[in-house]
Amino acid sequence: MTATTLRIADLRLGFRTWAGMAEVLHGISLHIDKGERVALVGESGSGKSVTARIILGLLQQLRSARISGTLEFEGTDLDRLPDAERHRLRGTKMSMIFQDPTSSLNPVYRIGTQFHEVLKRAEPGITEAESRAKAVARLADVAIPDPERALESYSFQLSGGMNQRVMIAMALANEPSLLIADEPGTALDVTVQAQTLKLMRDLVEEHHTSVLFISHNLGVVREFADRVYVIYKGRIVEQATAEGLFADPRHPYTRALLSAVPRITGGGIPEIEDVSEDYFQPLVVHEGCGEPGEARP
Ligand SMILES: Nc1ncnc2c1ncn2[C@@H]1O[C@H](COP(=O)(O)OP(=O)(O)OP(=O)(O)O)[C@@H](O)[C@H]1O
Repeated sequence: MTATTLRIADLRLGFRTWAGMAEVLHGISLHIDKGERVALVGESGSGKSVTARIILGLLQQLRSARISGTLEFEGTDLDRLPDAERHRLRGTKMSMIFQDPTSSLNPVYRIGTQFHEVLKRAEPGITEAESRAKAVARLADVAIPDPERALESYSFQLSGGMNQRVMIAMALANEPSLLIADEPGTALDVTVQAQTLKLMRDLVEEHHTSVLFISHNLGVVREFADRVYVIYKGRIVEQATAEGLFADPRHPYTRALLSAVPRITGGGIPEIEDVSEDYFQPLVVHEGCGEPGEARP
């Protein structure tokens, strides 16, 4: 039997607003097996980032958010974990990479200091010398040419591509079981983004890290993911292997999303102007891609 790293069942989210409840997620179910790279793909505002933030336990703190559903991480119901343990998971067994490294690297601390903080989360007693040695090895893994020098640098002294690699190195430093990658590299130019993604793929493959890959770029998803969930306005509309989805997109929304991919770059932000009633058609599950425990179609 395959081990499941993450299982989400019937996740619902609403925000209390001055105008009443704004429902954002309408019962999302998904799972990621160990070592699997799963993409959640959909246009802007469809609910990808909020899903990631709920997995990390970040949205639960927001008083205006009303969340229900089940979240299981390596067989443990996350809602039953005491806050301190849930907090400990972040940056150790679960970590996240953001699209723009400048939003997560702190400009006022040297990279070495930030690395030390990351490593301390998993190993509170780690000395500066030990963490330095580890950080050098991790930076070498992501092909940073002079790791010692990078550790002495501030993020604004490094290029965008270097910062992205530093962020990948930090996110993987504690060997998490789950990596959430939110549009990694979108802030970079296309070639650097492709290199960064390849590097990330090689590393997660090597360590059997499970990945939730969030993107609106279908070209990138095709390169990176084993399996794909297509999300539209807070609902999963199609789930398939990456190969199956591109060979045989079945849901009207997926088809619209695919045809909106700019032809030249094979990526970019699709914009689907017309909201069609067809996009609200029921979920399409490709053969063998259902949720564990649910009846297969
Ligand atoms: N704190 C909040 N309060 C109210 N509404 C919110 C809040 N955070 C997100 N939303 C709403 O939830 C919906 C989903 O947002 P989310 O950021 O998950 O979209 P996304 O699919 O990640 O889009 P993008 O690709 O642009 O990042 C949006 O309509 C957004 O306006």
